Amino acid sequence: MAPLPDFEALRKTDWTPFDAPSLVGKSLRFVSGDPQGKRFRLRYFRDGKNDLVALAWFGEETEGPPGHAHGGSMAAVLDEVLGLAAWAAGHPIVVGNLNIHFRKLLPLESVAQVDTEVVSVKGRKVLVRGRLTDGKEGLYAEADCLCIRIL
Ligand SMILES: CCCCCCCCCCCC(=O)SCCNC(=O)CCNC(=O)[C@H](O)C(C)(C)COP(=O)(O)OP(=O)(O)OC[C@H]1O[C@@H](n2cnc3c(N)ncnc32)[C@H](O)[C@@H]1OP(=O)(O)O
Repeated sequence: MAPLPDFEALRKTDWTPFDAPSLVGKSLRFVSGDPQGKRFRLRYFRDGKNDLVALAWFGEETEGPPGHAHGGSMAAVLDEVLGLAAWAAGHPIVVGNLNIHFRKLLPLESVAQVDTEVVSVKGRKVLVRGRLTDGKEGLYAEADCLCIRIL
């Protein structure tokens, strides 16, 4: 088995830890619920602009194409992180539409970074944009997430 992710080494100096369960409860079990999971391991932060950012480790059980993450696993991560970004910005929502462009194969057992930005709020509709990268120039996927306020 490959080395486990060293999230602290990847964390940028201006990021502060973000406690998702304290905001939305403990229901987010599918993606981020198991810190020692064999599929996903996630850590949430706020970046220097106060936007939500996540470090997401894709374990070997997320495999789709040989040696690489299944598109559905990337979609699951983007669904949770971008939805949570809306909550973190003060909008209680569920995701209505998630549109993803897969740009590059994501190697298993690696940690990817998800950057988020709330780009518009129109009535109940909150549009969140996200990028799943290697933390540098490598872009694995980018997504627009239309969130709908439920409260
Ligand atoms: C709870 C704790 C969580 C705590 C967890 C928090 C972390 C979140 C992370 C997890 C994210 C998820 O996976 S959430 C789970 C996946 N999502 C779901 O299962 C959602 C299922 N869908 C629904 O429940 C519903 O369709 C809603 C709530 C999205 C919308 O229904 P509604 O409330 O009746 O609202 P409705 O009148 O239809 O729409 C309101 C406005 O939004 C637009 N709109 C609605 N849906 C869409 C759509 N898919 N695509 C485009 N536009 C849409 C409409 O055109 C309208 O625009 P206008 O006419 O006003 O212009």
